[in-house]
Amino acid sequence: MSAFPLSALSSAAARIPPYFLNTDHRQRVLSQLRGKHNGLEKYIYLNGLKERDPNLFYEVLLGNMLEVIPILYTPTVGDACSNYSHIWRRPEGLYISIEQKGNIKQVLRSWPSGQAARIAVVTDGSRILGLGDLGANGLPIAIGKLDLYIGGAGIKPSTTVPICLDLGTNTEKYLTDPLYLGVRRKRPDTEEMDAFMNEFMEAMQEVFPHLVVQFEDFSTDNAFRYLEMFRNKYRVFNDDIQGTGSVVLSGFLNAARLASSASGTPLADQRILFFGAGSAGIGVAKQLTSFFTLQGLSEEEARSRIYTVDSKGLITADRKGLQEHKKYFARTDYQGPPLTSLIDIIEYVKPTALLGLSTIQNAFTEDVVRLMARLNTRPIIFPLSNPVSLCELEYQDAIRWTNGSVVFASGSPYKPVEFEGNIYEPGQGNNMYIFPGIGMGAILSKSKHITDSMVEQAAIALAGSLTVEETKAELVYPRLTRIRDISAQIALAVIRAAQKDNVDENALFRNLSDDALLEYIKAKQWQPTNTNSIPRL
Ligand SMILES: NC(=O)C1=CN([C@@H]2O[C@H](COP(=O)(O)OP(=O)(O)OC[C@H]3O[C@@H](n4cnc5c(N)ncnc54)[C@H](O)[C@@H]3O)[C@@H](O)[C@H]2O)C=CC1
Ligand SMILES: CC(=O)C(=O)O
Ligand SMILES: [Mg+2]
Repeated sequence: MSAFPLSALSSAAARIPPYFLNTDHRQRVLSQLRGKHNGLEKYIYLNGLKERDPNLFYEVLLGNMLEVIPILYTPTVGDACSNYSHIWRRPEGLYISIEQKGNIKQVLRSWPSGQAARIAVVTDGSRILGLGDLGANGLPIAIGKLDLYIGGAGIKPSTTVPICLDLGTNTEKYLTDPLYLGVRRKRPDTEEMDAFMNEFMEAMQEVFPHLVVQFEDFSTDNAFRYLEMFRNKYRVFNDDIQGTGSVVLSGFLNAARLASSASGTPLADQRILFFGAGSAGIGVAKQLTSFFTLQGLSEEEARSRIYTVDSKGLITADRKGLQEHKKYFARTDYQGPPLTSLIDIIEYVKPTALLGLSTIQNAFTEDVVRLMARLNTRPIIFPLSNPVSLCELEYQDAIRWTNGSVVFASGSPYKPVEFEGNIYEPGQGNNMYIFPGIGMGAILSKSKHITDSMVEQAAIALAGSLTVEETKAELVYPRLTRIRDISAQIALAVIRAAQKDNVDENALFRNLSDDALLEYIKAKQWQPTNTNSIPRL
């Protein structure tokens, strides 16, 4: 190998070591990344790389998804958010503060992409993963989700808009932290927040007319509230309610198929116990119910398959002061004293599936897991809370306590586990499999809204995307390395659903066959191209 001809470079390049440009820069990035032994340090390094050399950053992301996604996204993004005020280096997203009310349009206009913007992830930082109210520290979750749009669906980076609404925080330690980045005030009441959100959404529509808006990590009541307020007015969806509903329906369909081939229990006879009844738990329960009705069950029959549990135990209709979003699934058929222990609830419900969206680490104890295994030949257990430090059950415990019979998916990633000579591979039931495809389908079809059927078809497409090898390996989700291909398949299903619902505004696609449309979608996927003559690591 000869040295790179220096004559081809600018004079500044003379300071570049002679063989540097002949070496593999992606390998160098990985080596520097692996040299850091702390997740947050890795995050800071990658974040800096994105600023210095975005193409190299995305090349590394695309070529090393299994290693890089857990740093940019859950679990490490949780640490990045918690510490954001202290690790902040440079502007990398749009902040809109409650103090700017009345001038939101002007703030949005300061973002460079304007008419070219296609997808925004918007958080108000009030419920970041399971970590609670992080206020203005929530921006990295929007950035991480958008990196998955770019890496996972091939959305062009310059068309993405990460937004953190800085509405104050009720977390005292941030308000007294001198380095805290946000406004020093408590969160607004509903009236003040509604006025802010109405102005914000109207301004978004005007400044970014082609934008799909993804609401992310709003606290429970506001998550439901703003989805209902805006879903028929703008092109908006809530990732925690709808994206999670869709991804868990998908994994559940594959899990129920596996469980049913062992036990013979048909899909319609599944009993699903939700541990955690917030925006994600109820979002998933609604998605499953809606799917069951498509399978021929009446709404009442479908609803009867669902049991929900919150911090006070099994949710029953006779409980006083029940929050609005918990009422639909509250049981009317249980008359005894309140059931508060998970073991007692499982003994009563005899669930075929146990889903955790509670933020309670290790809530699925050995007793709970062994009981599920006693009740089911193949118990379906999905501990879905993020980040990994809040997960209800570790994968190796799940395998050990069920002698390998568990059908498992967690919200954050776990590594494969060896048990009694066999290797077991976990699923990752995370909305990251779904939102890139939903967003891409909505962008390309120019859909006016994001309908229930678009979300449901996304789930069915994901469930059907397993390869023969993945099915044989008993996976419930496809391998993450295939996410671009999978996102294209999901986008196709989303576009077709938009057409059926007559919300699409790209008439061109109606005349294309599925094969031709899939090819078009894939051709639209952005690829990093190296433009820097000297890589900047
Ligand atoms: N895997 C995925 O794709 C997703 C995972 N999540 C995760 O789900 C978790 C919950 O998110 P949200 O529903 O939005 O939060 P949330 O705050 O709306 O809901 C939490 C629920 O857990 C219940 N809970 C709290 N302590 C409990 C206890 N000791 N026993 C039983 N239930 C208890 C609460 O009553 C509430 O119903 C978070 O960790 C989040 O990261 C959320 C969205 C997507
Ligand atoms: C994955 C996700 O959206 C959450 O944990 O909130
Ligand atoms: Mg979320």
